[in-house]
Amino acid sequence: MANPGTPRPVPHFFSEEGPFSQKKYRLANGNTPRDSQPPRPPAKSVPPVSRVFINSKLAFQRPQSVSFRGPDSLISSPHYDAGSKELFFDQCFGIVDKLGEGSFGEVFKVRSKEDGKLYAVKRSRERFRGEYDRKRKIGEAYRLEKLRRHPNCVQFFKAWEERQHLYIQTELCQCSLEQYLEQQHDIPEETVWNFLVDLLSGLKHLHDHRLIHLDIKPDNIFVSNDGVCKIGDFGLVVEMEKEEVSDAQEGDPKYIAPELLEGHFGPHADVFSLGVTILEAACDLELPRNGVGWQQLRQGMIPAAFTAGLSHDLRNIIQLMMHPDYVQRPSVADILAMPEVRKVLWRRRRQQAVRFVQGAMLSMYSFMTTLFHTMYLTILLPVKAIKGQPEERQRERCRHPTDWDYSYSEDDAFESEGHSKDSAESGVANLSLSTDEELERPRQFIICPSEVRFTPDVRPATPILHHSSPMPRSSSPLHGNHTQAHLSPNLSLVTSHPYTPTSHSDSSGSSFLEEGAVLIRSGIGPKNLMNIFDDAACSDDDD
Ligand SMILES: Nc1ncnc2c1ncn2[C@@H]1O[C@H](COP(=O)(O)OP(=O)(O)OP(=O)(O)O)[C@@H](O)[C@H]1O
Repeated sequence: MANPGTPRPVPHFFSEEGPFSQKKYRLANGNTPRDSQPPRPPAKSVPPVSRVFINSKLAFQRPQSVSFRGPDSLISSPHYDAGSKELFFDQCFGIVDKLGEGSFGEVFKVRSKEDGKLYAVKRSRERFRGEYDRKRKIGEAYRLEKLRRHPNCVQFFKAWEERQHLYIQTELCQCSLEQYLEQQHDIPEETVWNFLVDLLSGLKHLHDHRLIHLDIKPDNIFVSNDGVCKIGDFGLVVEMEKEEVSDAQEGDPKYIAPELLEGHFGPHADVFSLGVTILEAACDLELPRNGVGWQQLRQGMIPAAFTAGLSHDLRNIIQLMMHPDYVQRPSVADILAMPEVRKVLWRRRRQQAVRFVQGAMLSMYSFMTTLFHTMYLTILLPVKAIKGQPEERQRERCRHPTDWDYSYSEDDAFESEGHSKDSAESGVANLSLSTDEELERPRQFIICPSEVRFTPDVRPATPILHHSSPMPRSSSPLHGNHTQAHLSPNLSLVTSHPYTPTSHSDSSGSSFLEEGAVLIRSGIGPKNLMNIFDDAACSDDDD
């Protein structure tokens, strides 16, 4: 009989979750968001002589483009000055931000000075450690360049080497899937399906080109601004059925396919790694780097507690992709042919087509707007300016009356038009402009009375006469003996005035103010104006 004082042993059950956990709980416990900074290359205790005494010829070589197409050639750009000591990178790009860094190097968000667009430029962290190291590094650029453009692969633009560093310019994405998954912990299943079909399409493109990625993981997948997943980082890519497969390196242990440890390299390894990536995204799973959990995942034991919330179709596909036996594992083309995947693929393509059309329309609209704006600035505006120039200039001058010369000139335009000097003497004022240009056009005169010093018997008024053609003496509104103006169509009111224009009757009693006609206030007729100048001339003489 059991001792009643001894407590009964508490039964221990194996947790259904096993050694797995979710990322959000790790974050909730205050742990760092990322535990897997890629390992740095092993440091040697003594650096080689070649790295201490850098070959000056190599260190200051001009930038060379890196391309699989042929021998490396000098890279050029309208913004590059070969005489400058500045790097090609610094001369041709403006750094906007640093996006991150990995074992290879640093990645910058940059703006190209050539086209003004944003790109990502990856710069190798360390100098080439010799020819082998250089070849290995530029291999990534070659493979990126070889790959034809695909919406689910990060687009390559160019690569170059300078002072023993490699630079790779690619399209800019919003973030890596790793960063996305660190932020989002309950991704809707629809989004997971979208990511799955995007990545299957990208992988198919790679496999169709006889390339194996070998490092599929969220860190090497990028999410574009419009939410499309793209495969990037081609550092470990190998060509199928080539000798280099034997040199292939395995990728991150968290995503590695089990057969790679036995040396079976092939496209099926990418399918496994993609299966693990989708499992992580769908269940917010903290993937084990080693140990029991790692073994279980490679034996086809996917923790049911995590996948319970997923649809049967998604669970089934993940299970198939993570099949432990690579021979039985479906290829990318097989998975894309499954009806449930095709359905999502079709929907995704339709979404992308709509986005493409919207983008094209937006580009077209902005192009047309820019075109019309440019046309307006370069053609219409100058034409308008030319047409409206005289009047505009006169208005401008009235605003700046100091530019005016109100001196009375007897050598007036009338003379040049065949009128005798005495026509001016008999009362026709020629208020000439001081600029040569205006002197060349003596038929125009404008009176800005605000600048005219009136004698006490003359009340200031602001009629402005714009006279642009010689008038016969008898009809001149400024003729001394006339208060009546026989208005020519060339006479116009060219400025506004606080006084409301009122009609003035001529001697015959008829109104002489018509629309656009000369405005003359009572008390300051042409005669008075002439008197002003006469008075002024007399007072000058007296002085
Ligand atoms: N095209 C891009 N658009 C936006 N961000 C990018 C891009 N390329 C890289 N990054 C950012 O820079 C970081 C480092 O990039 P990447 O992983 O390619 O460098 P790496 O040195 O090749 O790393 P790895 O150790 O995986 O080889 C990424 O995590 C990502 O945040």
